[in-house]
Amino acid sequence: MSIQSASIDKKVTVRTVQKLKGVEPVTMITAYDALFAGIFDGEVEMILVGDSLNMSFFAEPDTLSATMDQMIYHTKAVCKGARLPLIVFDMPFGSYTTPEQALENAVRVYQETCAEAVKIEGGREKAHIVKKLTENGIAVIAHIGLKPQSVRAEGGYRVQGRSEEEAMELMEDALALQEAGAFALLLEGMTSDVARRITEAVEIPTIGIGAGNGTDGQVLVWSDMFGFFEAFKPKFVKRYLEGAELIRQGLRQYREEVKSRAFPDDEHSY
Ligand SMILES: Nc1nc(=O)c2c([nH]1)NC[C@@H]1CN(c3ccc(C(=O)N[C@@H](CCC(=O)O)C(=O)O)cc3)CN21
Ligand SMILES: CC(C)C(=O)C(=O)O
Ligand SMILES: [Mg+2]
Repeated sequence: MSIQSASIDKKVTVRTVQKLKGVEPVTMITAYDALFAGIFDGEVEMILVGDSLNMSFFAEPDTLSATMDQMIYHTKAVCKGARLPLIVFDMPFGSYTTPEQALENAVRVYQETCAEAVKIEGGREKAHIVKKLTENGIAVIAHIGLKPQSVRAEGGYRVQGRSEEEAMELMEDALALQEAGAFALLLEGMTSDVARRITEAVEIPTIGIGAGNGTDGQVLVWSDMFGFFEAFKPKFVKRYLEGAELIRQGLRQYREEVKSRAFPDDEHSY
């Protein structure tokens, strides 16, 4: 029933991703270290070094405290682990408030890591920043809809595009960002209908999270999709594995074997 697509055996570039629009959906997953990036290598087209790092692995209530230095450190690790996927650097909160600052930080990303694109959150109001980056040879994914870096200003995480007015605003954002040079759009937390309409209206690929089945690709946070992050489970997360439960089972067996002196046995001793 399910199609087991062949592993990816060629380097994925910005162009590869753009050419997949209308051909087949693009898969993207987050990664934050070399170990997991190595496991994901060749299995997905794109890896996002997300600022979700701060929530999933540092137990912060939101992503706002992630810094450029932290994101660069983790991107370097991902670069060591993954060879084939297009690696995208999630620009942290406060790192792209002006075109000049955004360019300075994005140049740092290109000079210090192997990331091939950066992602910034924002609609039309950020189009001038996308333009500045793309004019200077930096590939940009623009992230619209539910923007986690705006959580404090918005007073929470809220699905966007439920009214026709909001839907029109999102469409205008998408078109303005495409015009500014974004090579792809990330559509987060919006109704499936709006995401589908945007996808049909733009020439660049759209990658969705909590945006339904009509986008050109999907992204999920790996610790969510494999059941390691148990603190919250939004509706859009599908668990493909019960990771935390598997780890606990292994740990319990380890503990039992240590307590009973079954481990280490001769096979694991010198
Ligand atoms: N581990 C993790 N997974 C993520 O998907 C993720 C992060 N962290 N950190 C950055 C942002 C924050 N994200 C979030 C966080 C909460 C909701 C949430 O509470 N959603 C509500 C929808 C409420 C509504 O209907 O308006 C839900 O119940 O699904 C959604 C996305 C997505 N991103
Ligand atoms: C949720 C995704 C799109 C993200 O921005 C992140 O992982 O930080
Ligand atoms: Mg993010």
